[in-house]
Amino acid sequence: MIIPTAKQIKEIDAFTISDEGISSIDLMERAAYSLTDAITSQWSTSTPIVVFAGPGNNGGDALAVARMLICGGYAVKTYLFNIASRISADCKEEAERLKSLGEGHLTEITSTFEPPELSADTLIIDGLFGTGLSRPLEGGFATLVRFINSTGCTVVSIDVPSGLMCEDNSSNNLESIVRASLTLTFQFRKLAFMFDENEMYVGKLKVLDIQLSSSKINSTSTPYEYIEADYIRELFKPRVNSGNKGTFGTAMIVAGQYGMAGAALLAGSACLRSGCGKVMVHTPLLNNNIIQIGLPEAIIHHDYNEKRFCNPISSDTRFDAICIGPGIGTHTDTSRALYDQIRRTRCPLVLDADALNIIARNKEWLDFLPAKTIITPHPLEFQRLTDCKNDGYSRLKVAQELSESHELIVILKGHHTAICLPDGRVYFNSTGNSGMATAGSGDVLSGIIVSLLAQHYQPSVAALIAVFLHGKAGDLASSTLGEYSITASDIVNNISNSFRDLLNM
Ligand SMILES: NC(=O)C1=CN([C@@H]2O[C@H](COP(=O)(O)OP(=O)(O)OC[C@H]3O[C@@H](n4cnc5c(N)ncnc54)[C@H](OP(=O)(O)O)[C@@H]3O)[C@@H](O)[C@H]2O)[C@@H](O)CC1
Ligand SMILES: [K+]
Repeated sequence: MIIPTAKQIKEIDAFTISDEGISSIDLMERAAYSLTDAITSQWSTSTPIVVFAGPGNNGGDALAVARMLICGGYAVKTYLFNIASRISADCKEEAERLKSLGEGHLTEITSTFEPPELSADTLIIDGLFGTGLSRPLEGGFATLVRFINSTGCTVVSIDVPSGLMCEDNSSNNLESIVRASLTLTFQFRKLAFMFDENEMYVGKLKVLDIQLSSSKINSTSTPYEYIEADYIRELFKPRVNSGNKGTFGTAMIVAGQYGMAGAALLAGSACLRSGCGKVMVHTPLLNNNIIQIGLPEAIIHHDYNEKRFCNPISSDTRFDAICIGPGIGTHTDTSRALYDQIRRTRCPLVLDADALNIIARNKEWLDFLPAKTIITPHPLEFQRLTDCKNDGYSRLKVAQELSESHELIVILKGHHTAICLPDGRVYFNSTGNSGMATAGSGDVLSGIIVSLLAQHYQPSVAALIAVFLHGKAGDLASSTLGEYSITASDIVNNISNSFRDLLNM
């Protein structure tokens, strides 16, 4: 599903209204029904409800929900904030409809607001601002948001937590954003929901299908897409029954300085579990026994240095894709070897972990990375690499620029990992959980990617499939072990289930 901008959502909204020949208030009522449905399925009529409605259509939604809840037997107190005496036409109409239920349901605030005493079990419905927020909240609205956040009550935000911009929050006033327990958003995830730091505002997320025009959605052009199983499934090539191990390719993994052999084992075993024909692990001599024992299917390609990657692999060695980085350290000898290895690499390349830390110290190397190289930084590695600002939106913009200017595939790791492609498109992943933020998890991802590259998947496709499968394997691991207890090995152990789940095998 696409992730449109707030402006595009408005256009889709307007098109739906004219295409269906309905009025905007009818669409608002449709949206309010689905909100009410979601609320009543979770909270009973014994829950006291307080609704805060703003001056725009987000407020209109809130007023319609208040009316529907009252009609459903809930005790609801509603406050409409009409400070500038300028409320939208549909918000005004919804206020009239609510008032028509009788006295006392609606309090209109036109100047100062004395916050009510709220019991701990009150459910707050936040309909102050949605996609029409045009600047950070300040003054009375900022105070109101701080009040809402201080109550300790459960908060359901309509469409967007009030105060959160749909895209760029790099200059927002972060103290003036509602911290929702649940956000009920219409039709699309918003770009801001993809950034880890905004999880504390969004809370749990539920997307409500309000049947906006699918033809308009399909013709809306946006670089941002949220990818789910159906999309990924289409990217797979059938596996030929007559294939031999040569057909499925050889992956080379340069990993594990002495003391970090586990990184090589994890990347190597993930690679083996992901379909390539043969896995070679280039690793220092002292890792020999542990890797031979831990990964008997792999072929060891020795580095003649005992402890670290110092000798680039000769161009006579045959392999179809190479991954460099897990646990290799950042020693100057390794740095030199990495330089030579990148310079002589002619096959698809993945750079991860310490390879990225070395490049961060030699940023000019970015200019000679082969086209379509995949890099897999976590936020800190990306910051070291680019000196970008520390918020999700700024980071994404820099990643998109880097991807386009250097023809790289940038996998920005996070809860919703972003895969930035050189043509400007960005895909956000839908799988994964907090348990995967564990040592070695990234090595597993690199192993899956290089395995798919060795099978001759296009780098962009390999990146998309690998990120999805990796997250799914983590989700399957968590379904039996729980998020607290997952290790990277558990992710490897669930790669096969992840394939089977995705491909209905
Ligand atoms: N998408 C869909 O299909 C559907 C969308 N629907 C709903 O519509 C919502 C969008 O409605 P919307 O466009 O009226 O915007 P909304 O968020 O209510 O705010 C606008 C008001 O806020 C004001 N304002 C802005 N910033 C401010 C600030 N910092 N401080 C103070 N004021 C500020 C602004 O005034 P102004 O900027 O002119 O000063 C204006 O008065 C959307 O989120 C969803 O809930 C559904 O009803 C049906 C289907
Ligand atoms: K809201």
